[in-house]
Amino acid sequence: MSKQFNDTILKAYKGEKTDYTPAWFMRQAGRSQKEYRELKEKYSLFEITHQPELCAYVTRLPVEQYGVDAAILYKDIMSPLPSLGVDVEIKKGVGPVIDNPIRTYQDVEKLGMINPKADVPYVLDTIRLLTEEQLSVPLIGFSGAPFTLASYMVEGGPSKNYSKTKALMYSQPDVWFALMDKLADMTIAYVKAQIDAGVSAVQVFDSWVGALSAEDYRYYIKPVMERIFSALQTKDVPLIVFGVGARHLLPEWNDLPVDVIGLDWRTSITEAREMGVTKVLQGNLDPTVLLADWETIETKTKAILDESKQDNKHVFNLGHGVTPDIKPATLKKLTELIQTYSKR
Ligand SMILES: Cc1c2[nH]c(c1CCC(=O)O)Cc1[nH]c(c(CCC(=O)O)c1C)Cc1[nH]c(c(CCC(=O)O)c1C)Cc1[nH]c(c(C)c1CCC(=O)O)C2
Repeated sequence: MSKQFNDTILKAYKGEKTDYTPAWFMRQAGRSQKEYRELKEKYSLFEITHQPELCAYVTRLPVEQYGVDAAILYKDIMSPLPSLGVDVEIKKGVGPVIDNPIRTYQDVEKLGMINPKADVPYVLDTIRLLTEEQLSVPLIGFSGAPFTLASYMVEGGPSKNYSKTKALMYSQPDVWFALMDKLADMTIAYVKAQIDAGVSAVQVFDSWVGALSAEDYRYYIKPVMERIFSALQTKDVPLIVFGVGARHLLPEWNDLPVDVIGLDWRTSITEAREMGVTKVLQGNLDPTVLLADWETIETKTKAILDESKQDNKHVFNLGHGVTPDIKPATLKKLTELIQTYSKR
């Protein structure tokens, strides 16, 4: 490792004092970067992730360009699904598309299980390459959560209101719980392998679970999330849960055995604290703000950092992912602003 290892973000995730508020950005590796777009002319997302050297390069790009405090492994939440026998393709301009959607008990029974060493050795090789040789900041591993993965598996692709998914959940609870259990087993095995290979923190993306009411979350989802996070407890790998439009679920997430809760931009840090959320918070600048003039970006960023000063239990991020129209220069300037303005 060339530079001294910077573990500020891990301290912040554990609620310890840090010299400044660390930052990284969801979807920091991707289409906003020229180098990435050039690579994508030759390779698909899955082709990149199957080549550890190339995948490590894409993962490192935003760290080198923006100076963020963590890398997030380049792959997709759909990446482990082929190991279960699900044909998934990431279609340009659409998102993940699945030709054999899950609709019956037999469909769930047919799903295989992941054996990370045999099925995704390239993911583990990329992690080792990055953490043993290339990175001077922590690497964040991740998985999709059962509801969010199921939303693609049942709908067959992206969806606005998840009606097929929720209809399955309400009308065939035995099929639903069997599917949740399979996806939980997959998540546990897959994340454990990422931890063994060297990731320092893990984010579980439950991006679309805000579509459920708190009552339904408690019945259909919370037990499986409790099982996942309990199984992933280790002494020193912080666990993060994140979802969009999930303010009504914050009290439920606060009960889970996680270290960190990711906030989208709809709920401020102060509001989350007023709701009784005690975990470390991650977030929550609206990514769209990054399309505005610098003065607006600066004002909004400082306002978030001022709010988090009440307890300093905060890691800066966006409220959702970087979109392709956000300029790399803006992300670099934003990172510098966060790190200097929050200096203590
Ligand atoms: C729901 C979800 C997906 N993927 C992911 C989520 C959860 C986070 C969120 O809520 O956004 C997570 C994800 N996807 C990708 C990463 C890489 C790491 C990073 O954050 O930099 C991560 C963490 C790469 C990707 N995954 C995808 C791309 C863009 C397409 C490409 O470059 O081929 C990237 C860089 C494709 C993808 N994958 C997914 C969608 C909806 C899309 C299409 C939408 C889009 O185009 O942005 C599913």
